[in-house]
Amino acid sequence: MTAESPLLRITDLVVEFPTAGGPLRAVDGVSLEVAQGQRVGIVGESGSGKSVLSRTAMGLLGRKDARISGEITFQGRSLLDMGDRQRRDLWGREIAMVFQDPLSSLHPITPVGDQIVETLRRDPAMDKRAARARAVELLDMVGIPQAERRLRARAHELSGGMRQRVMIAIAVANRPSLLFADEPTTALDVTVQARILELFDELCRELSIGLVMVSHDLGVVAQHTDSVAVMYAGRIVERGPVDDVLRAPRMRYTNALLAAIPRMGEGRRELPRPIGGLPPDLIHPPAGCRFAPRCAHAVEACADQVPAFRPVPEAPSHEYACWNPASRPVRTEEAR
Ligand SMILES: Nc1ncnc2c1ncn2[C@@H]1O[C@H](COP(=O)(O)OP(=O)(O)OP(=O)(O)O)[C@@H](O)[C@H]1O
Repeated sequence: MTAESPLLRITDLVVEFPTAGGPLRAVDGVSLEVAQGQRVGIVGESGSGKSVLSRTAMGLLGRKDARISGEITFQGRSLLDMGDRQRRDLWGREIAMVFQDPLSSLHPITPVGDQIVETLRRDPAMDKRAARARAVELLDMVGIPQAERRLRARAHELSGGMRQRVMIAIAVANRPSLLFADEPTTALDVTVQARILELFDELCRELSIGLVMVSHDLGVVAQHTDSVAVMYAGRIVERGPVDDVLRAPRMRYTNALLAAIPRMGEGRRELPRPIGGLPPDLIHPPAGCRFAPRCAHAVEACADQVPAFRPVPEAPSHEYACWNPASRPVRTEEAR
C-alpha cells in the first residue's frame, strides 16, 4: 500500500445501526488503504462486517442509513460528505461494482448490449455507433464468444458465468479506477469461478484497476489478491501482504479461519476444524479482544484489553492484533 496518495483511504471508520436492542456497531474503527492497481481482499466469518464496510466505502450506505464516523476518501475526495449527484457521477465512471447475483443487477428485458451502450454513453463524447463497437470489444475482452450476436441477448438467455462476465463488462466499461466485488463468484461453479477470477487479475493488471474483493473464501483471496484484511466482529484483526498473512498468520482467529477450510483431493490428513462458539453480540461486544471467548490461547489481558496492531518484526507490513500470537507459522502448507 502506498503511503502518499492511495486511491481509497478509509480512516477509523465506525458504522452503527440503531436497533431495538441498542446501537449495533457493524464496523468499529476500521482503517484501510487501496492503491492504484492493488487487489485487496476482505475476509472473515459471516457477520464480521465485510459487506457493511465495503457498502459504506462504495457510498451505497451513507449517513441516511446509519450513524457513520471516520473518513473515506477516494482520490482525496471525501465520499461521506459528497452529495448524491456527485456520488452517482463517480459510480459507473470511477467506481464500479460487481455483486454475487448478476440477475438482480441486469435489466431483465433490455438486451445486454443496450445496457453496456447505456453505460458507455455516460461519457458525452461517446456516440451511439462508437459505443456499440466498444460494447463488442468489451464482451470480447471479458471472454464472451460471438460478442456481436450476444449484444442482442437478454440476461435470462445467458448462463450464470456469462451474466457475471456481462456485469464485469459493464463495470469496467468506463475504465474505473476502483472496482468493488462482493462475493463475485460465490454463486458460480468452480471452473467458471476460476475463469472469472483470472479475468479480474487481468483487468487489474492491464487497466491498473484497484480491486476490493469481499469473500468468505480464503482460497480465492490467497490466489487473487495482493493484500488482505481479516475482519472479526467489526474490526480488522490482521492485515498485510496476502502471502505473509495467510502463510504465517499470527492472530489466532486467522489461524482458525484457515483451519476451517474444507479441502478435497490433497491427500490431507486432518479434517477441517470449524471455529467453535458463536460470533459476539455486536450490541454488547466483549470488552477486550472480541475473539477471546472462543480462543483456546487466550491469556489474562485478552479479556479486558483491546490488543493494538503490532507489526511482525521480520515483515513489518504484516500487522496483527493479538495478545498471545502464534510465534511461528502453524499451518504453513495449508494457507493456499
Ligand atoms: N441495516 C442493518 N441494520 C442492522 N444491522 C445490520 C444491518 N446491516 C448489517 N447489519 C449487521 O451488521 C453486522 C455485519 O454484517 P455484514 O453483512 O457486513 O457481515 P458480513 O461479514 O458481510 O457477513 P456475510 O459474509 O454473511 O455477508 C451483522 O451483525 C449484521 O446483522
